[in-house]
Amino acid sequence: MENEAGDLVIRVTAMPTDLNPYGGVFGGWLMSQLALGAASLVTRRTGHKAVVVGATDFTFPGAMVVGDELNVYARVERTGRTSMTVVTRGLGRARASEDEVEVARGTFTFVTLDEHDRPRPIEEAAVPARAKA
Ligand SMILES: CCCCCCCCCCCCCCCC(=O)SCCNC(=O)CCNC(=O)[C@H](O)C(C)(C)COP(=O)(O)OP(=O)(O)OC[C@H]1O[C@@H](n2cnc3c(N)ncnc32)[C@H](O)[C@@H]1OP(=O)(O)O
Repeated sequence: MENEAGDLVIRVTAMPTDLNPYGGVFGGWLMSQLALGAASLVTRRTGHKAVVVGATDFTFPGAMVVGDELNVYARVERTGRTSMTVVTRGLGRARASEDEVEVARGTFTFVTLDEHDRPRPIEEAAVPARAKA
């Protein structure tokens, strides 16, 4: 599924193990869900192992509670020689509602690796036209 925020890459329900000491949803869990979603998009686009080399611009404009559903969207913003930068957004949906609110945002840069775990050039076919550097 794709919208202006990109592809829907993860849909997951916040469980009691995903909470912070105050009882809300843990920001670290949100960050890791964004990262997993970005990683999934990069590997699907390139067909290769990809590791995260940079993560920036995290914001948490809204809160989630246990039982809410997190929907992570990811969009390729830039493609370099061996790296790909992905913008992610996390939208929370209360369990008994259709309304979504933005709860997290972050940008990740991944490097694709070859069989020796060295940076591997990204093939032209993997690059969406609007994301060329
Ligand atoms: C509270 C808890 C919350 C947790 C919330 C977060 C969770 C987040 C987990 C992620 C989960 C999903 C991801 C699963 C996969 C792993 O888990 S990956 C594990 C963690 N990452 C790693 O182990 C990577 C370790 N780094 C390395 O091995 C080396 O740096 C690399 C990636 C092989 C690159 O080597 P290098 O010698 O620096 O290569 P070099 O040719 O100089 O640069 C390669 C490219 O990287 C770019 N680059 C290098 N450094 C940077 C940088 N700092 N920024 C941007 N681009 C850079 C270069 O510009 C270049 O790009 P291109 O111009 O070729 O496009």
